[in-house]
Amino acid sequence: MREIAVVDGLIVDPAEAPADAVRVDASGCVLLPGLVDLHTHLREPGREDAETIETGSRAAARGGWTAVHAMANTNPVSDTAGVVEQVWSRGHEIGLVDVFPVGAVTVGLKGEHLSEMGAMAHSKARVRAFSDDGVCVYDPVIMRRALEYVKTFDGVIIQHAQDLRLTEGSQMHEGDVSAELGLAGWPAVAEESIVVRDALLAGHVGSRVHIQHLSTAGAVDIVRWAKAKGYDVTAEATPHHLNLTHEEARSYDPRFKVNPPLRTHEDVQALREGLADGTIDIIATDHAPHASENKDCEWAAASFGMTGLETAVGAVQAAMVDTGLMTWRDVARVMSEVPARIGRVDHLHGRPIAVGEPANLVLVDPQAKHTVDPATQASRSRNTPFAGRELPGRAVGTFLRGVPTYLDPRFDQTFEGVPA
Ligand SMILES: NC(=O)N[C@@H](CC(=O)O)C(=O)O
Ligand SMILES: [Zn+2]
Ligand SMILES: [Zn+2]
Repeated sequence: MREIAVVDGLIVDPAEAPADAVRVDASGCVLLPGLVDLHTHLREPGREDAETIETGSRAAARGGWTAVHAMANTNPVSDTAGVVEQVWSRGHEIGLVDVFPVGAVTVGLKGEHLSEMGAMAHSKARVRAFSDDGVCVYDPVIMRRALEYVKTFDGVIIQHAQDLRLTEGSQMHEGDVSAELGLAGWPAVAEESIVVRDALLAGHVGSRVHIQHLSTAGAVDIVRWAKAKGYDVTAEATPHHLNLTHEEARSYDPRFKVNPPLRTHEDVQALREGLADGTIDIIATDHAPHASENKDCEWAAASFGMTGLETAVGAVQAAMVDTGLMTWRDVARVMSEVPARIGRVDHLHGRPIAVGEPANLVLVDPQAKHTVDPATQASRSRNTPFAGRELPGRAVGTFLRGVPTYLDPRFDQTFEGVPA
């Protein structure tokens, strides 16, 4: 039981709270620093039918996030200062979550020419994280040059590790289930070979690389080895890869089609262990909304990707907290503090809950067991893999610089008449 007070967006000593302060009784809840997603797809500009910066911001606030890094695979691609500034400004205008645009590594995500990373870094969007996510930066010379370039302004290259040749036409994890279902396989080695190459390149250049959506036991081993070597490699796991396996593909339901694919039970175990022992640094959602026309179709024709912002807390609780592998304190580290540090937004987010710090906070109710219903979500897309499943808890109140951006109806009385 603990009390904190917030005045003008900052955490203050409760003794200094004004007498008429709004009081929130959050008994039974856990207070965490506002969550920071290093991997979100907001789809604006270009696919506003799937998500917009506004609907994605609302989904983020509902999920407990106060900051998201918006991936560059939009149309136009976020590969210039102009586009990243537009995304940043729109996020700021909506004001529900801080939107930090990720810049593309290569022009148009084509993998051929480096984008103007310096111009994006020095724009008002202050970009530090660069990724061609959706596709792998495949050419090792381009990757090397990108690592050298971002070093000059303390940036990070975020890699979608997928060997393009080994995964041509791939539909799901290559294993016994793909063989049975007759779907083309995406082998673990296609991920692992790129992870090891980029760890070596980061070590060689002395720069930072971050590996997205780690999905195989072998990739966890490689990251563990790279860290022991002293290479500046960080990695993320998604809530879906921590909970689901390739067995889901038996339903032929495209909601389970994702890149990289859901893998085996052993891989899920290795990801959980890797996260618990610090090999995997953070959890990132890879929230990938898709319009129904791209998901309500046969498996082979469907797009890769699943939504995640609104289910992350419950899914992480199920995989990591309720299993005894992590405490809520650890969750604050992997979902807020470290992602903020990797994205170099740790002067604003992922701060300690202490006097003088910005009040970016989330209340989590670990007893708020609920069945996931996509129809009640804020995201414009419905492609959650957890639909119809029970999750043990969720975010019930999110505060961005002291302002509530999402509040569970249980707090309606509390905040009555208070402008949000
Ligand atoms: N994860 C996915 O399956 N899809 C992502 C791209 C990506 O993260 O690689 C998307 O943009 O839809
Ligand atoms: Zn990706
Ligand atoms: Zn992604």
